[in-house]
Amino acid sequence: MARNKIALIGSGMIGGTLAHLAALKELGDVVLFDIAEGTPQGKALDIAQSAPVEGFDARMSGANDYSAIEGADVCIVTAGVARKPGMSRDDLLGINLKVMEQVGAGIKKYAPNAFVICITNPLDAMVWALQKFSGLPKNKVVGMAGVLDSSRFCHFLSEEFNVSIEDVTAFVLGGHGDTMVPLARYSTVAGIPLPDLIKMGWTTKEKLEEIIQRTRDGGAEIVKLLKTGSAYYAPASSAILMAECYLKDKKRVLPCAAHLSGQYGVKDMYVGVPCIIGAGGIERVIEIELNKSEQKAFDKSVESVAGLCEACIAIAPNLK
Ligand SMILES: NC(=O)c1ccc[n+]([C@@H]2O[C@H](COP(=O)([O-])OP(=O)(O)OC[C@H]3O[C@@H](n4cnc5c(N)ncnc54)[C@H](O)[C@@H]3O)[C@@H](O)[C@H]2O)c1
Ligand SMILES: O=C(O)C[C@H](O)C(=O)O
Repeated sequence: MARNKIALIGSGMIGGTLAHLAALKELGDVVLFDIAEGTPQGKALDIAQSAPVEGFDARMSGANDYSAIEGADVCIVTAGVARKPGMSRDDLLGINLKVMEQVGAGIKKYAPNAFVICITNPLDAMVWALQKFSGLPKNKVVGMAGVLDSSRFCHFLSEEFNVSIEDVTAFVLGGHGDTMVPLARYSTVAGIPLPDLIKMGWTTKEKLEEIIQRTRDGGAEIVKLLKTGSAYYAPASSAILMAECYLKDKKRVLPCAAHLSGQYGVKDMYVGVPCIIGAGGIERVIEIELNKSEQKAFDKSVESVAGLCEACIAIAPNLK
């Protein structure tokens, strides 16, 4: 059987990390694409030269022409700009929307059968626009954010409880912004929901609130430390997990920005919800029960994503 083909649209900090991870995991042959001449070619060559040491079989190549992504099974999109300290993700909307238009056209022409994972910010609006610009089926275009936000929540929880990361599960839903919704009731240590752990005296309500806020601010905390850009190791790991679930038909349940057509009362928008990812792409959106305060927080988050989609339409009326 021929190897899968993975196209990485954008070869910056996340793009390079994605390429390395995809190669190490032998997910397939990798094509790095970017408008910056030399960057995708240089990263491809560098990673290829690690193959003899790491022992992976994957062809690595770099390109500045969309024809190189022809027939890709998976496209992961990081093209665009990242924020710097003092900026919000939403400040990137105007510039990255134009990038999504170009990327959408490239994917439509050369990789119409691919599973497309968008990472570019502001995530929920960009994946929504990318699906419309590309015209690909809605179940084959998805946004990565929930896996990352949930992973950050898990990390902070494992530190608080001093337990293995393997015993922590967490779910963060909603838009990938300040209004994201970390769900304490659906997050657990060894299957024990967080509210029960408070009752058991393992932590306090106040400490848990602090962790939830740190999760919401997780991206900004790293931007402030790095000063020149945003997080890339954990975002790349998160998107590779999603690609792997598709390519290996794993049917894992992951929080992803998925197209909603009535689920959770939301129509024609992408918002973070639990999904099953398998060979069919987004095979199912899982509608979990939300209590009053969770629903209120989710609705607020959806409202903020809706505002960003409106801002996209104001720039590109053809998105309507
Ligand atoms: N969804 C998430 O959870 C999440 C997490 C981290 C970062 N991000 C976002 O991902 C994006 C990429 O982050 P990064 O750290 O890799 O940034 P980066 O600046 O290192 O890389 C972006 C790359 O895109 C390329 N590019 C710009 N315009 C392009 C175009 N029209 N066509 C093709 N390539 C183009 C640039 O040349 C650059 O190499 C940013 O928008 C960032 O905010 C999202
Ligand atoms: O915070 C950012 O700008 C990047 C990304 O969305 C993140 O959460 O790390």
